[in-house]
Amino acid sequence: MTRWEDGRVTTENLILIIVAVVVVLAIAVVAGVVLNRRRRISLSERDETAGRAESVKGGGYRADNGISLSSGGTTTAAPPEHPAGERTEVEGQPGVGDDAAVPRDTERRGIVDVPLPDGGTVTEEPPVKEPPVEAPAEVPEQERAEPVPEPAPAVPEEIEEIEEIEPTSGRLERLRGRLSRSRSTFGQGLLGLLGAGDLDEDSWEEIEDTLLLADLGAATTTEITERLRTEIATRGIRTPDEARALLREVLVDALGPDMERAVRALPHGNPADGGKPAVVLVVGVNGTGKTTTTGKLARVLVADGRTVLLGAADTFRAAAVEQLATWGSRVGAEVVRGKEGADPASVAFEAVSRGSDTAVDAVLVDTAGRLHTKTGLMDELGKVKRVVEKKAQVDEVLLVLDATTGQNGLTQARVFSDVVDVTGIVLTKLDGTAKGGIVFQVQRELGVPVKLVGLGEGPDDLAPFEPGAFVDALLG
Ligand SMILES: Nc1nc2c(ncn2[C@@H]2O[C@H](COP(=O)(O)OP(=O)(O)OP(=O)(O)O)[C@@H](O)[C@H]2O)c(=O)[nH]1
Repeated sequence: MTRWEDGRVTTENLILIIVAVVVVLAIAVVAGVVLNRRRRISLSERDETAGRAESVKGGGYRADNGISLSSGGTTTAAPPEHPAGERTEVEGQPGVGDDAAVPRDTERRGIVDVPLPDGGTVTEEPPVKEPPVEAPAEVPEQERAEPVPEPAPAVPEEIEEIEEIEPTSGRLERLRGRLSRSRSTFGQGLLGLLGAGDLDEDSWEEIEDTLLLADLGAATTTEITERLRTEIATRGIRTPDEARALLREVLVDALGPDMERAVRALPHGNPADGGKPAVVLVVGVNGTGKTTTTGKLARVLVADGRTVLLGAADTFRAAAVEQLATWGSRVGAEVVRGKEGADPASVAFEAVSRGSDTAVDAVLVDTAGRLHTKTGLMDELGKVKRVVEKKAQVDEVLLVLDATTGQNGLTQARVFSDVVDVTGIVLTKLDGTAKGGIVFQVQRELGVPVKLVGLGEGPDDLAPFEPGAFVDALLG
């Protein structure tokens, strides 16, 4: 019971007041943390290991507009259904078994076919021996079915001084200016038209044209335009501010704000206690920014206190391997590499083996990106995945697409997604295009979320894709 004596607070009252203040403060802190979490690149782990990872690694990134990381396995959403039926611009585009479009870098690289050098072999089927095979070279002769070269030796790169890495939190906001080209043609164009009010048929046509020009594709354009028409009529939108709010809402909805965008790059259990590292394959046509993205992602992980091993399985160009080695040395990550022309599958396998042996948290494999023919790509990527899966589960297949290539990028996306189960898209060079709308189309076509966006050549110019922040950046 509380009492006041001589106008002074009794001990009981004092305690009650202190308890009340503590409760209010606790609520404020929890609310602050929750709000903050919504605005960062999120790194999370699968449910049963989440707590452990936090305590073991004490990572600095915790979701919230940061690059969200998760572990493969239980939290993995069902494999995306590729909504082929919804494809709108399929005419003249390749289907399964067709040749893919010749990539823009084909001539530069002059790659037509890549003969595998002689050397060791690795079996197609998982070895029957227990424990599982440790390296391709140890597979008995009679079990070998698919010829691959000598396993690539693990080459610890000379570790330079590890660079400071920019926090992933709030990167999309920090880099929003990089979307200025898309903003002026797409965002400002639409706002100008919608904000003017009294939209006649010509205005609606202009709106459609603006959306199409920004590479949203016919289906998304129609959907967005129709929704805008309906909502403007039913809600009685009158002012530019109302129009802007509506446009934001419609665009964000079209970007599937509920899609799972965490990058599955966290380990299965604690690698130090026998847990398996996460395995991320980075695929895409050469020149799209695969190697750069692999390096940038390694930085995100290292900044989060994770250990990373890089597999330089893009062996068709020595410079690409060197490039990855440089990224590795800058963050103190070991790099497993093969000789130029080595079998990418062998290098990938060795990288994953080495990563398991050294108990790293994640193995990021930069794969070869030939897209000369569909068959060649299938053979190569399929083999990389099969061989890696002898050793560990592939948690994430990130398809890197160059946003500046427009429809060509979409063609590539279709081919890759037919060949491997793409689990996430990285759209690079969004800083160099006015066609940021490609994000809408790529997601719609593939049914796979854009997880990351490349907004520059700088080492930390990789941001999580977050629909709300992206649309805000477009609308300025
Ligand atoms: N402006 C801009 N440039 C980028 C971005 N991502 C990558 N690049 C540049 O694109 C070029 C190709 O990137 P790479 O990482 O070498 O591409 P790749 O797909 O690995 O191709 P290869 O290394 O040739 O196998 C490089 O000059 C990168 O700096 C981005 O988000 N924005």
